[in-house]
Amino acid sequence: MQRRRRINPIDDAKYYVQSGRDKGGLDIQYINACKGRGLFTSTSFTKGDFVCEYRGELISQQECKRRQRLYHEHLKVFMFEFKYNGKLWCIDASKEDGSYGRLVNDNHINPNTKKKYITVQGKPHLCLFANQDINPREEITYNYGDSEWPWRSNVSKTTI
Ligand SMILES: C[S@@+](CC[C@H](N)C(=O)[O-])C[C@H]1O[C@@H](n2cnc3c(N)ncnc32)[C@H](O)[C@@H]1O
Repeated sequence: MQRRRRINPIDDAKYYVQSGRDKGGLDIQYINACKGRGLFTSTSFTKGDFVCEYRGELISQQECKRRQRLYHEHLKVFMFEFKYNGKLWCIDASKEDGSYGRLVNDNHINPNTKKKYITVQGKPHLCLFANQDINPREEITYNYGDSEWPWRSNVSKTTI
Protein backbone atom coordinates (compact mmCIF):
# COMPACT_ATOMS: atom_id res chain seq x y z
CA MET A 1 0.00 0.00 0.00
CA GLN A 2 1.28 3.45 -0.89
CA ARG A 3 1.75 5.92 1.99
CA ARG A 4 0.06 9.29 1.55
CA ARG A 5 2.57 12.12 1.21
CA ARG A 6 2.27 14.64 4.02
CA ILE A 7 1.61 18.22 2.94
CA ASN A 8 4.39 20.56 3.98
CA PRO A 9 2.85 22.48 6.94
CA ILE A 10 4.16 25.89 5.81
CA ASP A 11 2.79 25.39 2.30
CA ASP A 12 -0.49 24.24 3.85
CA ALA A 13 -0.62 27.40 6.01
CA LYS A 14 0.13 29.62 2.99
CA TYR A 15 -2.64 27.94 1.03
CA TYR A 16 -5.22 28.70 3.75
CA VAL A 17 -3.88 32.22 4.34
CA GLN A 18 -4.20 33.02 0.64
CA SER A 19 -7.66 31.48 0.34
CA GLY A 20 -8.90 33.35 3.45
CA ARG A 21 -10.59 30.14 4.62
CA ASP A 22 -10.27 27.82 7.61
CA LYS A 23 -9.51 24.11 7.47
CA GLY A 24 -12.13 21.41 7.91
CA GLY A 25 -11.90 19.16 10.96
CA LEU A 26 -12.39 22.02 13.42
CA ASP A 27 -15.46 23.48 15.04
CA ILE A 28 -16.49 26.13 17.54
CA GLN A 29 -18.15 25.07 20.80
CA TYR A 30 -19.45 26.93 23.80
CA ILE A 31 -17.51 25.82 26.91
CA ASN A 32 -18.79 27.78 29.91
CA ALA A 33 -19.58 31.30 31.10
CA CYS A 34 -15.96 31.96 32.09
CA LYS A 35 -14.16 30.75 28.97
CA GLY A 36 -16.94 31.44 26.50
CA ARG A 37 -16.39 29.64 23.22
CA GLY A 38 -13.39 27.61 22.14
CA LEU A 39 -12.05 25.81 19.08
CA PHE A 40 -12.23 22.00 19.03
CA THR A 41 -11.03 19.27 16.67
CA SER A 42 -13.27 16.73 15.00
CA THR A 43 -10.26 15.06 13.39
CA SER A 44 -6.69 14.35 14.47
CA PHE A 45 -3.65 16.51 13.82
CA THR A 46 -0.04 15.32 13.76
CA LYS A 47 2.71 17.24 15.53
CA GLY A 48 3.89 19.99 13.18
CA ASP A 49 0.60 20.29 11.21
CA PHE A 50 -0.81 23.69 10.40
CA VAL A 51 -4.05 24.13 12.38
CA CYS A 52 -5.39 27.63 11.78
CA GLU A 53 -4.55 31.28 11.25
CA TYR A 54 -5.26 34.00 13.82
CA ARG A 55 -6.95 35.99 11.08
CA GLY A 56 -7.78 39.66 11.36
CA GLU A 57 -6.81 43.09 10.16
CA LEU A 58 -3.07 43.81 10.18
CA ILE A 59 -2.55 47.33 11.57
CA SER A 60 0.36 49.51 12.73
CA GLN A 61 1.20 50.02 16.39
CA GLN A 62 -0.09 53.60 16.16
CA GLU A 63 -3.48 52.48 14.84
CA CYS A 64 -3.56 49.72 17.48
CA LYS A 65 -3.14 52.28 20.29
CA ARG A 66 -5.85 54.47 18.76
CA ARG A 67 -8.32 51.56 18.61
CA GLN A 68 -7.44 50.45 22.14
CA ARG A 69 -8.61 53.84 23.41
CA LEU A 70 -11.95 53.34 21.66
CA TYR A 71 -12.62 49.65 22.19
CA HIS A 72 -14.47 48.04 25.08
CA GLU A 73 -12.41 45.62 27.23
CA HIS A 74 -14.18 42.66 25.58
CA LEU A 75 -12.87 43.69 22.17
CA LYS A 76 -9.34 44.58 23.27
CA VAL A 77 -8.58 40.91 24.02
CA PHE A 78 -8.83 40.21 20.30
CA MET A 79 -5.93 42.57 19.50
CA PHE A 80 -2.70 40.64 19.15
CA GLU A 81 0.45 42.77 19.29
CA PHE A 82 3.74 41.39 18.00
CA LYS A 83 7.16 42.31 16.70
CA TYR A 84 8.05 41.40 13.13
CA ASN A 85 11.20 42.44 11.26
CA GLY A 86 12.04 44.91 14.03
CA LYS A 87 8.67 46.70 13.88
CA LEU A 88 5.59 46.48 16.13
CA TRP A 89 2.36 45.31 14.53
CA CYS A 90 -1.08 44.28 15.66
CA ILE A 91 -3.68 41.87 14.31
CA ASP A 92 -7.11 43.21 15.13
CA ALA A 93 -9.43 40.19 15.19
CA SER A 94 -12.24 41.96 17.06
CA LYS A 95 -14.69 41.52 14.18
CA GLU A 96 -17.02 38.50 14.54
CA ASP A 97 -16.22 37.15 11.10
CA GLY A 98 -16.74 33.44 11.75
CA SER A 99 -13.00 32.69 11.59
CA TYR A 100 -11.57 30.08 13.95
CA GLY A 101 -8.21 31.48 15.12
CA ARG A 102 -9.76 34.34 17.09
CA LEU A 103 -11.62 31.82 19.28
CA VAL A 104 -8.58 29.81 20.40
CA ASN A 105 -8.23 30.03 24.19
CA ASP A 106 -5.11 30.36 26.32
CA ASN A 107 -3.24 27.50 27.97
CA HIS A 108 0.13 28.53 29.37
CA ILE A 109 0.90 25.13 30.92
CA ASN A 110 0.29 22.57 28.21
CA PRO A 111 -0.81 24.26 24.97
CA ASN A 112 -1.23 21.97 21.97
CA THR A 113 -0.28 24.54 19.34
CA LYS A 114 2.52 27.04 18.91
CA LYS A 115 2.40 30.27 16.95
CA LYS A 116 4.66 31.06 14.01
CA TYR A 117 4.72 34.08 11.76
CA ILE A 118 4.71 33.28 8.09
CA THR A 119 5.10 35.81 5.30
CA VAL A 120 2.57 35.90 2.48
CA GLN A 121 2.82 38.63 -0.15
CA GLY A 122 5.25 40.54 2.07
CA LYS A 123 2.92 40.58 5.09
CA PRO A 124 3.18 38.65 8.36
CA HIS A 125 0.45 36.16 9.25
CA LEU A 126 0.11 34.57 12.67
CA CYS A 127 -0.45 30.83 12.26
CA LEU A 128 -0.90 28.05 14.81
CA PHE A 129 0.87 24.72 14.33
CA ALA A 130 0.38 21.56 16.41
CA ASN A 131 3.25 21.16 18.89
CA GLN A 132 2.04 17.63 19.77
CA ASP A 133 -0.29 15.06 18.23
CA ILE A 134 -3.89 16.23 18.78
CA ASN A 135 -6.82 13.82 19.04
CA PRO A 136 -10.42 14.37 17.93
CA ARG A 137 -12.56 16.38 20.41
CA GLU A 138 -9.56 18.12 22.01
CA GLU A 139 -9.67 21.86 22.52
CA ILE A 140 -7.09 23.81 20.49
CA THR A 141 -5.05 26.13 22.71
CA TYR A 142 -1.91 28.22 22.64
CA ASN A 143 0.08 30.23 25.15
CA TYR A 144 -1.07 33.86 25.07
CA GLY A 145 2.31 34.98 26.45
CA ASP A 146 3.61 36.38 29.68
CA SER A 147 0.91 38.95 30.55
CA GLU A 148 -0.96 38.55 33.82
CA TRP A 149 -4.21 37.21 32.38
CA PRO A 150 -6.91 37.21 35.08
CA TRP A 151 -8.05 33.61 34.55
CA ARG A 152 -4.55 32.24 35.18
CA SER A 153 -4.60 33.11 38.86
CA ASN A 154 -8.05 31.56 39.34
CA VAL A 155 -7.36 28.07 38.03
CA SER A 156 -5.33 25.13 39.14
CA LYS A 157 -3.11 23.24 36.71
CA THR A 158 -5.72 20.53 36.25
CA THR A 159 -8.64 22.74 35.27
CA ILE A 160 -7.30 24.70 32.29
C1 LIG B 1 -9.36 35.83 22.02
S1 LIG B 1 -10.71 35.49 23.07
C2 LIG B 1 -10.91 33.74 22.87
C3 LIG B 1 -12.34 33.39 22.51
C4 LIG B 1 -13.34 33.56 23.63
N1 LIG B 1 -13.34 32.38 24.49
C5 LIG B 1 -14.75 33.83 23.10
O1 LIG B 1 -15.69 33.07 23.36
O2 LIG B 1 -14.92 34.83 22.38
C6 LIG B 1 -9.95 35.67 24.64
C7 LIG B 1 -10.92 35.59 25.80
O3 LIG B 1 -11.29 34.22 26.03
C8 LIG B 1 -11.31 33.93 27.43
N2 LIG B 1 -10.24 32.95 27.73
C9 LIG B 1 -9.20 32.58 26.94
N3 LIG B 1 -8.48 31.61 27.52
C10 LIG B 1 -9.05 31.36 28.72
C11 LIG B 1 -8.75 30.46 29.78
N4 LIG B 1 -7.73 29.61 29.76
N5 LIG B 1 -9.58 30.46 30.86
C12 LIG B 1 -10.64 31.30 30.94
N6 LIG B 1 -10.97 32.17 29.95
C13 LIG B 1 -10.19 32.20 28.86
C14 LIG B 1 -11.08 35.25 28.15
O4 LIG B 1 -12.34 35.83 28.41
C15 LIG B 1 -10.33 36.08 27.12
O5 LIG B 1 -10.53 37.45 27.32
